[in-house]
Amino acid sequence: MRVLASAPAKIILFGEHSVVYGKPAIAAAIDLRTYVWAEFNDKGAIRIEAKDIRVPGLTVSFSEDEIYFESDYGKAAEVLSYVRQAIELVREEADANGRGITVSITSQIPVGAGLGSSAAVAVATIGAVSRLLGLELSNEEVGKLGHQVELLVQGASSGIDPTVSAIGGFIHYEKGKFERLPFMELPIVVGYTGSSGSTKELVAMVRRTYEEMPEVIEPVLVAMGKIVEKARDVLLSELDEDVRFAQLGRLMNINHGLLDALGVSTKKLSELVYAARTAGALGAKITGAGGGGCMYALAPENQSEVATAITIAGGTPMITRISGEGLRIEEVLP
Ligand SMILES: Nc1ncnc2c1ncn2[C@@H]1O[C@H](COP(=O)(O)OP(=O)(O)O)[C@@H](O)[C@H]1O
Ligand SMILES: C[C@@](O)(CCOP(=O)(O)O)CC(=O)O
Ligand SMILES: [Mg+2]
Repeated sequence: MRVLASAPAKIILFGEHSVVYGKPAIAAAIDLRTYVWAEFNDKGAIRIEAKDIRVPGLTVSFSEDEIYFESDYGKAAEVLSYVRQAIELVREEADANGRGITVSITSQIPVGAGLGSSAAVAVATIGAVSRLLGLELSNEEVGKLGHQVELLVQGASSGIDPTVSAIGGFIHYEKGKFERLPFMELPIVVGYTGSSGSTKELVAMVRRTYEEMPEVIEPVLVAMGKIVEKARDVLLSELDEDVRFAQLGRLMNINHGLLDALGVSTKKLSELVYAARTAGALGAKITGAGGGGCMYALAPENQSEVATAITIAGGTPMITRISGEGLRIEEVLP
């Protein structure tokens, strides 16, 4: 039997980092996906073929306490830790420890770019392997297991990324609970710096600053939470669209300033943010963990001018659409 599952990337519209401290955040799935094939093998090992992660041609097998690398890249085990944890967790759920499973991954999502590649690969792997092992999990349950994978690998995770990747659409998220917001097309442009940041490291860096000076950082996190609540009110309001977009844009700019204050922006990210604003975007901010990766801009009138400004500033614009669909089982072959 072979199973193919896929799961989407996301953008965090408001509230990254502060969401790790129990504040709310708003995120949406987007139309870039990770695809995972799962099948049994008779070696009793976990075998992972990561076809297009930027460690080329990497294949690694784990069996008991032995690891077989079929390429000699030292960071391989670390890079594949989300996939390995996802498979181990599902095997445990299904009481199938020791069962040999091979997964093969292809992905459209840039890695370490703030678009939730870690959550998408975890969710798609859990989806494919759980179906292979005959577990009946709802997408919401898959999202919860995806959260556990992120916790195990990163040490800290709010769970917003695996939740939105599993269930799709547009959500308000707080402390493990989500509320679906009405689906809406937002006129956004994503700008990719071309460099990456590790969520694990950035979350740990913010934690160190928080522990060093909680009296300074806590009010920043509280303000970020207020931005999210205000943004939710604006999104759900009956105000004219142009008024709503203008308010959302201002909130994005404030949120960006606070993320910069936490130290997760980079020169390049801020250059793309300012280039987009100068070209007429109503607002622009980092999306995801930062340290490289992506920003996004709200540009109802001038998406193409903003995309050009991002290119001139040295970034890569990506026109993406919000995706209603979360985890999908694409194919089940005998
Ligand atoms: N296609 C993939 N195959 C295997 N692992 C992947 C894949 N895409 C992402 N990952 C895992 O996710 C990690 C990046 O996650 P993270 O630092 O949270 O950034 P982001 O989620 O913003 O892309 C990678 O280092 C790797 O471990
Ligand atoms: C920084 C954070 O808020 C979002 C991280 O998203 P990403 O891995 O950069 O796509 C962490 C989390 O919510 O667990
Ligand atoms: Mg991630």
